[in-house]
Amino acid sequence: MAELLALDAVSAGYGESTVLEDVGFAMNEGDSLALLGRNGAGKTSLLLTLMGLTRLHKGSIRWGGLDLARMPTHQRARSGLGWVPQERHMFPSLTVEEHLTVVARPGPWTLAGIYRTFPRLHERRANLGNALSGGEQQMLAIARALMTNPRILLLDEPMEGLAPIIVQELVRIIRRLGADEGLSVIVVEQHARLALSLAARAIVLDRGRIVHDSDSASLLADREKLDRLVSPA
Ligand SMILES: Nc1ncnc2c1ncn2[C@@H]1O[C@H](COP(=O)(O)OP(=O)(O)OP(=O)(O)O)[C@@H](O)[C@H]1O
Repeated sequence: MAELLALDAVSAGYGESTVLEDVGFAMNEGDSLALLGRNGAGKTSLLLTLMGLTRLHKGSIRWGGLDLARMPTHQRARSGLGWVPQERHMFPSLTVEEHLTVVARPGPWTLAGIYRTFPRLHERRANLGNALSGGEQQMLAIARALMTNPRILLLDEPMEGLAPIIVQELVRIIRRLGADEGLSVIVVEQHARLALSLAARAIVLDRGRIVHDSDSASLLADREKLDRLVSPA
């Protein structure tokens, strides 16, 4: 499989302050990664760094063979980084279908495919963004990213605040995107066990540094280690 993304000795932060230190990992096409760590560990900042929304102090980020640091944010999205931010950013005056069609880019994901994957969005296709439940908004946020036909999906705490039944549905969908569709995914998640069930590989951040990098199954099997790495300090 071809290399998709490679971070090398990345230090980044906000202005002069450094939040990520010496972060390095690589992913191939089709790889899935769970990004774990306590509150404030730097998980969201890592996704923001990929999107060009932090200051890169040191290191390099290679994206499909290109130097990502040279790319402005809007170009990063167009080049295949499918970012689903924590805040979801729905437009109150657009319908579900309009949210999807305005961002559509050519590729395997079409409106019909999205509606097959998210039947609930098909039912709600004429509803306005502000008339959706939290779960429906999250589905729309993911679906909207898929409509850009990304090479990687960056999910920031997709399950946060959602009812268990919606979480179950999203888990099924995210697993399918990774395992069946072969889409590369990075998922940031507070609930470590849930995240480990979504991705083949796990990286744990602590105070901006990588403190663990392994396959998800072995971390899931080592309960003591997992608790030590991710439970509140
Ligand atoms: N816009 C910002 N300006 C300055 N510092 C920030 C900013 N956003 C985050 N930080 C700091 O960066 C550090 C990492 O935060 P980040 O949100 O990346 O962590 P996280 O692991 O995603 O945590 P959480 O699970 O709470 O979202 C924290 O110390 C936070 O206070």
